[in-house]
Amino acid sequence: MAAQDPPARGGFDLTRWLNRLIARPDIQSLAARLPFSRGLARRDGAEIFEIVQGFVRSQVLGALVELRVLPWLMERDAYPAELAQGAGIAPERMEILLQAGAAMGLMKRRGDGRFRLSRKGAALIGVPGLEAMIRHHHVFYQDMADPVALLRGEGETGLAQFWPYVFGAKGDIPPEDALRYSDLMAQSQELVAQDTLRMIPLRGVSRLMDVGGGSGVFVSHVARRYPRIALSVFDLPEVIPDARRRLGSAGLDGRVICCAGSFRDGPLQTGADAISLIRVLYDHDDATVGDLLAKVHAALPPGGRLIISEPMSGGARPDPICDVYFAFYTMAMGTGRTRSAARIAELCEAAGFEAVRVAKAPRPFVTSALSCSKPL
Ligand SMILES: CC(C)=CCC/C(C)=C/CC/C(C)=C/C=C/C(C)=C/C=C/C=C(C)/C=C/C=C(C)/C=C/C=C(C)/C=C/CC(C)(C)O
Ligand SMILES: C[S@@+](CC[C@H](N)C(=O)[O-])C[C@H]1O[C@@H](n2cnc3c(N)ncnc32)[C@H](O)[C@@H]1O
Repeated sequence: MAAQDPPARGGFDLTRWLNRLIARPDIQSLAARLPFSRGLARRDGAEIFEIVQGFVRSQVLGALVELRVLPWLMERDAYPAELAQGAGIAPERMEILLQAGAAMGLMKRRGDGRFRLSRKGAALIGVPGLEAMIRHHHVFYQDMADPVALLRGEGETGLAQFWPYVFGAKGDIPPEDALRYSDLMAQSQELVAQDTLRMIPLRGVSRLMDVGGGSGVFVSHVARRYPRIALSVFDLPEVIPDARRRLGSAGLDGRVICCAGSFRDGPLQTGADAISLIRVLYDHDDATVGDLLAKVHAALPPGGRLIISEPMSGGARPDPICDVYFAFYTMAMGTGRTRSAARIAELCEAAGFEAVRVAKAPRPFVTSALSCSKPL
């Protein structure tokens, strides 16, 4: 069933009139010829095609990552035939893949037919966790193969099963899988921690508790930057052993207290004058988020601070990445939701917080952040 035709509306609306004109093929072909409109028409056309081919681009990227083409080109320039041999792919097809990679700006085609890694290709290799993220996209993109079924909430999604740990599943996940999820989360936390601490300085904080702190990557960053802040991580009992292991190998076991528990099951420990929720809220529905914020409020002293960091919707100004990728990612996870800073602020205020300050995010696709405080 498609969406129903809208009922006819009376009255003149200039934008609607223009849109009807632009949607006519004869007007489009005229616009493509006239000097004052052809630049715009071409740009719009190319941008529409970018949207149309998005899935193909990400699959090409998937092949480049799977075949480890970028690390190879980091070592030396190569002819398609050299790369084809080890990959079990015919040289002419490898050339098609490399040509596409060059068209996407990840490598350059040299005059002699060899390919060389570009600046963007080199940067991609260096982004912590990005290759692992790209590899796990086959699960997400399988869910996106029938986007209407996803929107209708029909059937179980792959992502809901991929991240059961996130939702507090107990006992039924092999430890090696749990470690793989924690690893993916920990690697991708590196940039999140950098940007969060750049946006929200922790001046004046004496004890920070990172709730849903995973493997402790965020508190490790805080520990390095703020040697005086006392730290603790609170997460599910299945996650805390990995946090202990990682913090131990970073030499931080004496510095960070690890607390196992569930924020669904009881109150949060008191004692911290600041609590952070990094990429926690967007995994959950409004009811769970409301409960959690109320518990955070109860655990903080008057004047205590709450710091929230995660990719956020642009709200009134839709964000080209967060309102597409993260909005559908969290939808495919099942209970999740990509909220705008305004909506998160509303939920914080409903839980009793005030003085919400939304920071300007340098890279909204990495994270956005806000802080607020419990009234004195
Ligand atoms: C010598 C110097 C200093 C400079 C000279 C040369 C120069 C100008 C170089 C510039 C090149 C350069 C260094 C570029 C750097 C580029 C960077 C840092 C790019 C970063 C890109 C980050 C990306 C694409 C991040 C993607 C993140 C994704 C896809 C995260 C997904 C997270 C998910 C799905 C989380 C899921 C968790 C759950 C379960 C929902 O909670
Ligand atoms: C998306 S991960 C974020 C981890 C970390 N903050 C980061 O950004 O890398 C969400 C975290 O919330 C934790 N979590 C989920 N439900 C929880 C609960 N009921 N109580 C405590 N932690 C929970 C998960 O185990 C996971 O570590």
